[in-house]
Amino acid sequence: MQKICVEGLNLYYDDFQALKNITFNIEEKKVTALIGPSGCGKSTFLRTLNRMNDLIDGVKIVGEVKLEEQDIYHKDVDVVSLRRRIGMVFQKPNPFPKSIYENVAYGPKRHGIKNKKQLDEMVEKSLRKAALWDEVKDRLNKSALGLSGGQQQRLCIARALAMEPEVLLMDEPTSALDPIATAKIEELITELKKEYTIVIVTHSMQQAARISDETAFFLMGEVIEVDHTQKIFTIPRDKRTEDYVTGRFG
Ligand SMILES: Nc1ncnc2c1ncn2[C@@H]1O[C@H](COP(=O)(O)OP(=O)(O)OP(=O)(O)O)[C@@H](O)[C@H]1O
Repeated sequence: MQKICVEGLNLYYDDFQALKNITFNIEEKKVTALIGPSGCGKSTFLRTLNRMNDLIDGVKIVGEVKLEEQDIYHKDVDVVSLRRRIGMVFQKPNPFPKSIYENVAYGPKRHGIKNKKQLDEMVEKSLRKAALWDEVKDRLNKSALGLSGGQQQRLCIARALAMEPEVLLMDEPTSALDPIATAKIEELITELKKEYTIVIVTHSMQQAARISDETAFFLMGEVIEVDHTQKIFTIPRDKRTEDYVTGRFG
């Protein structure tokens, strides 16, 4: 099943074309990795999927992104509810300078949930899903900034999950973390894909190979090849993909 269909997508930062005629589908409840050398447009592409680029001056987008048949760039689309359906986790963990509890409860509260019991339940459920509950259940009212980097990143994942999204976009979520914290997040991603569609930008080909089902290789704003991860890493169709995954460039 396809969750997101991208067709003929072009993106310009003023006169610079950062994405060139991108067409591919993102499968539901799978992990799709976006790989490619620095500056090839991976983050830009990721941000087009929940309209984060709308916030940047001078951006022009041509083409289509459909979330289950709905064109997300249609003028009637409510961007706030779109971002609720398609959540995002960033490279550097960015918890609010508030308590652990408040970080997770923040989104649901903003969406009008006031009932304490309901909020408590949402916070626990989201922290459990983010594999953080056991580590923080006795310190929910302590500052999130006191957590380790890896815990902070899982808290940011819990914060995204509290919005009950369908899709999670992750922009190099482990690049600021040590190998143990990275392994925990990778394990978590593998668990989360049972319920969510995940798109992840990664600089680590080992990571893409370990956790993703599908991989898209980007080069200078184009998608050169997209296929099952195993195929991309063993028998890619394009010479440029092969050169990249075997470390001959990039
Ligand atoms: N806000 C912006 N304004 C102008 N140009 C931008 C902006 N953001 C990105 N770019 C340019 O668009 C191109 C793609 O950038 P993007 O960050 O999407 O690449 P990337 O593949 O994610 O890179 P990296 O792996 O280094 O994070 C680059 O040439 C970059 O300089």
